[in-house]
Amino acid sequence: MEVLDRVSEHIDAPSWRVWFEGTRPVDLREDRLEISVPNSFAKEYIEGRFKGLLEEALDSALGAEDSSLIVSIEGPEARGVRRENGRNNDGNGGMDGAEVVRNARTPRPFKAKYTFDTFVIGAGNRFAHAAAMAVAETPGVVYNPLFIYGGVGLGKTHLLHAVGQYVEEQDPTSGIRYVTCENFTNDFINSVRDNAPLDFQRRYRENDVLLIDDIQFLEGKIETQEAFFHTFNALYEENKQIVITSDRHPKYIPTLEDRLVSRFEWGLVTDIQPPDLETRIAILRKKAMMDKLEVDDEVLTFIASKVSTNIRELEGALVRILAYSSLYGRQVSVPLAEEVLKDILLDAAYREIPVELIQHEVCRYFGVAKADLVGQSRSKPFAYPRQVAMYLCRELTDESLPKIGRAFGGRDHSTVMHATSKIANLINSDRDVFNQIHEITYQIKSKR
Ligand SMILES: Nc1ncnc2c1ncn2[C@@H]1O[C@H](COP(=O)(O)OP(=O)(O)OP(=O)(O)O)[C@@H](O)[C@H]1O
Repeated sequence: MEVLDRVSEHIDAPSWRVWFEGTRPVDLREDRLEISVPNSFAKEYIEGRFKGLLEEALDSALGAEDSSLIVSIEGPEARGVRRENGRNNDGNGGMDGAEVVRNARTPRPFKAKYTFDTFVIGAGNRFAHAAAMAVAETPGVVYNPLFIYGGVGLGKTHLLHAVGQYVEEQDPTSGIRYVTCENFTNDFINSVRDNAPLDFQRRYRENDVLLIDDIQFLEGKIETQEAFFHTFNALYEENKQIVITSDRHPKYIPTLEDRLVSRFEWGLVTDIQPPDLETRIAILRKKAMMDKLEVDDEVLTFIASKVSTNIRELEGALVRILAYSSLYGRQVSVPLAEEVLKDILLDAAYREIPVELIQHEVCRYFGVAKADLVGQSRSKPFAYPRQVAMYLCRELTDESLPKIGRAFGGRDHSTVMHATSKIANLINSDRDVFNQIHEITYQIKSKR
């Protein structure tokens, strides 16, 4: 048992469960250990993959140099019950042996650290997290498909991997396929090139859970969209879970066919918003803890206050500071962090967008005078552009609500809040508004 315990430290939990759970020591004589496994698949697999590891562990447990391991079969198969049509009657839950091999051998592309446990929940991602957790617990039952969208580096891939790893933990035999949209496209193109449509279909349709990352790259790929449409239908009809991520709402992926957009909306479409300061600090704390690093809260707060829109950059900033501190043998502190992040901070200052520029571009776009934009008239031709401008000030600058209010003729902060939420809602429901905002933002950014 000690040998098995030692070996378990080197094997990931799901593989361990599949291959070793039914294993037990039978006999130990001199330097020779016999273990029994429930069927021939397990025997072949353990002998092929883990024998060296087991013998090493045995050497060290026995203080021997050349111990040997014998794997025998115990159970119905050993008593002569044959496998019929590939089914094995080994008491292994009726599981198809080939299926076990297929699932356990498929290399999992999941990042071990992208789990639900390491995902920090905040206001911006609470709903997406809860939905992802719900589908992971009962795939194909609650939200199907689950469509998660949001900006760069906000944790979409993390959640997708977390779903995959959770399902796998619960049921290692479950057929889970994770692909990026790019891989899906390449697979499809290769299947056409190799004239092997059935292989492609099998690969994607014989899954219990299909996780597909960055679906926005289907944009403009008519044939791949067609292939995806059929894959989707086949899985959906079988109640297989589909989880999709994208950098934007399906409605705003140009050239995505309407029938796909509407299918995505059959399930749950939910977004991830950039994390607030508290969440950013919590993410840094968690990262420091996971990497067993001690960093003052003051430093974490400093980093979190400077890097706000992308969690990948947030983590990158911490890593950079720590690397610098260890390379130069200097204590991690706020001044050191300032020094290391100088270029990021400069870049941010450079990119800072003044309120006046936003006002100017909004006026130009809607053909209204600045005096009317910041004036008191509440008539629609002025009120709507004003609300758009306020929304953009919230989105593109770090200015506070009262400060934005003041820049718009001394309005109250609650007026700015109302304008911001109204436009944010419209963006999600009205394609014209979305396009307008997109266009104006582009104009503003191109002036920087
Ligand atoms: N809520 C969170 N808690 C902890 N870590 C997070 C969280 N959100 C994101 N991260 C981390 O931030 C990094 C970027 O996340 P991820 O790659 O999932 O983003 P993404 O939204 O898929 O980005 P992209 O649009 O570039 O594909 C990862 O290291 C991830 O673990």
